[in-house]
Amino acid sequence: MDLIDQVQGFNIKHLAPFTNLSFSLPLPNIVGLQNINKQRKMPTLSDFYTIQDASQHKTKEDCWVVIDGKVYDVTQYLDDHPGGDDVILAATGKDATDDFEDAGHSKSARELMEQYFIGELDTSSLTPAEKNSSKNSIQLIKQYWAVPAAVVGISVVLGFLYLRKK
Ligand code: HEM
Repeated sequence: MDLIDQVQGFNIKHLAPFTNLSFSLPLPNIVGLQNINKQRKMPTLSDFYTIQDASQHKTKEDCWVVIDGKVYDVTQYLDDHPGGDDVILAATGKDATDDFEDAGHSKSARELMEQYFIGELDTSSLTPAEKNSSKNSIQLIKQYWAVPAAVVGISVVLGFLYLRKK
């Protein structure tokens, strides 16, 4: 019996030596004690997993993916994934950031994935090359978004000038 149980219910059997009675008297929940009970099971800090830990979970019955430094348990989502379970299973046991980004996931997909978040990736388990690979792809997108934008802009201007000449 722990503290919460002791406060929430008074068991009259503790008086048995004096009364010969033994039954429980439930007391009302005092100032949300049940909530405290639930909260204390929640971790206050993120759990950390190495890439090796994540690699232990690569089956349809137990499937974790590592995306952008975060670990997700997507077992319950596999059957609902619009891209199919096979693509997710193929992205297990490694940093799946690039695969995830290459699929061009929407904002709603990114919001949805948060409910499968179970912890952070312990980056000390990665080799320097692995540490850089996902950062590089994000940095590349951030740095070079202007190139396709410029090509489209110049094409529009040239097209406009061409049409005006005609
Ligand atoms: C928590 C993890 C994931 C969630 C919540 C998720 C969610 C989604 C959602 C909602 C879509 C529909 C399109 C959209 O809204 O963007 C989608 C499409 C897709 N996903 Fe994921 N996804 C996850 C992980 C992955 C991973 C690891 C891969 C690996 C390659 C992947 C590959 C794809 C592909 C290829 C599609 C395109 C399907 C199509 O358009 O035919 N997803 N995903």
